[in-house]
Amino acid sequence: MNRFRKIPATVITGFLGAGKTTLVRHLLSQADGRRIALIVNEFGDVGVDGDLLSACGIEGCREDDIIELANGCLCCTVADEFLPAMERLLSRPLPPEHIIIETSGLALPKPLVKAFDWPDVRSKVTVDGVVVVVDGPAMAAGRFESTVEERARPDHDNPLEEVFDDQLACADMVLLNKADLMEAGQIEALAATLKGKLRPGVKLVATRQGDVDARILLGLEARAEDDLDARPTLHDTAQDHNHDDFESFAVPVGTVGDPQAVAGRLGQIIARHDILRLKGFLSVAGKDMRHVVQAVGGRISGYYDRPWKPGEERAGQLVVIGLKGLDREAIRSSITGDS
Ligand SMILES: Nc1nc2c(ncn2[C@@H]2O[C@H](COP(=O)(O)OP(=O)(O)OP(=O)(O)O)[C@@H](O)[C@H]2O)c(=O)[nH]1
Repeated sequence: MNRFRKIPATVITGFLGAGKTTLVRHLLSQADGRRIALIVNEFGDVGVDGDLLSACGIEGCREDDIIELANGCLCCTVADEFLPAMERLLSRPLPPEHIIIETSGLALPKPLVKAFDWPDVRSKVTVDGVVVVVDGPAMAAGRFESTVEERARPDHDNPLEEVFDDQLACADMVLLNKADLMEAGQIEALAATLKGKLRPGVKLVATRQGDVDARILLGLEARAEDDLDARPTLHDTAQDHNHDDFESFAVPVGTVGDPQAVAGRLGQIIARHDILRLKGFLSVAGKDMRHVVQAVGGRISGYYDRPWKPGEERAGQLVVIGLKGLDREAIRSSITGDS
């Protein structure tokens, strides 16, 4: 590699559960020997995505190359967490050839891209592109839109809509994901609405499981740090960004007998409490494999991802994310079956 060439960095953002980690996994599977480092950020204080990625078993995806920044939102912890992580990566004897940053679903990309303007970073790294993953079915269900009645209220403020629109305003490429769950006409209609929210020239493609060619997605050459002014958003700095609208907590879960039964129960709990995202791991009686639980709104899936490691505590744990005001006790006791 030319040592005078800046290292490209790709920021992958998109609302909770849109498919960011799935996309990252897909990109890593196409790394072709390229040294790709990953910075993964989560809103909750328990890192699930980094753990899932390090267990992905993809050749060339080394645990060392994954830096997990849990407990907060990258856009709000730029100086304390993100820049030191970047410095660690850049000072390696063999620095990465590409850096992928997966933000939390609630992060605003613009304050993060601004961090690439810091002299130490700017001289070595460029933002190749900001990629926004959109959860097509959630958008079709109106998840990111206020109703007419809501808009009519003077104090109207819809945190989901604001995060969604700010992410799109900063995009260089948008993936309209979960195309497998939508009709062709629906995809066209959503694409038309999305185009109205994007800067001219931004690429938009419909995807399933983030199935996009890494040569395109990791080669946008946008130099986003140079044209931040062309990306006007509602919240330009992390200080403007009110994470108080959302909350997250983790629920420890004892060994379960039947993960399907747990999933059925979770479906009811998610609907009752309007939980936006729930994910984590379960220990299942009589199984040596760890069981992953993924829920985005009411859509729940589960699978065994890897054997429990020798000496690893077989501890089940689920992370719950929703709008502020979740009834933590009720959710906790319904999940653990204490109610
Ligand atoms: N049907 C379908 N499911 C998908 C697709 N992409 C992702 N998923 C599923 O959606 C769920 C969430 O995917 P993730 O990749 O973890 O989403 P994320 O954006 O990283 O989630 P957070 O980091 O928690 O915000 C998982 O169960 C995925 O398997 C898709 O194209 N189609």
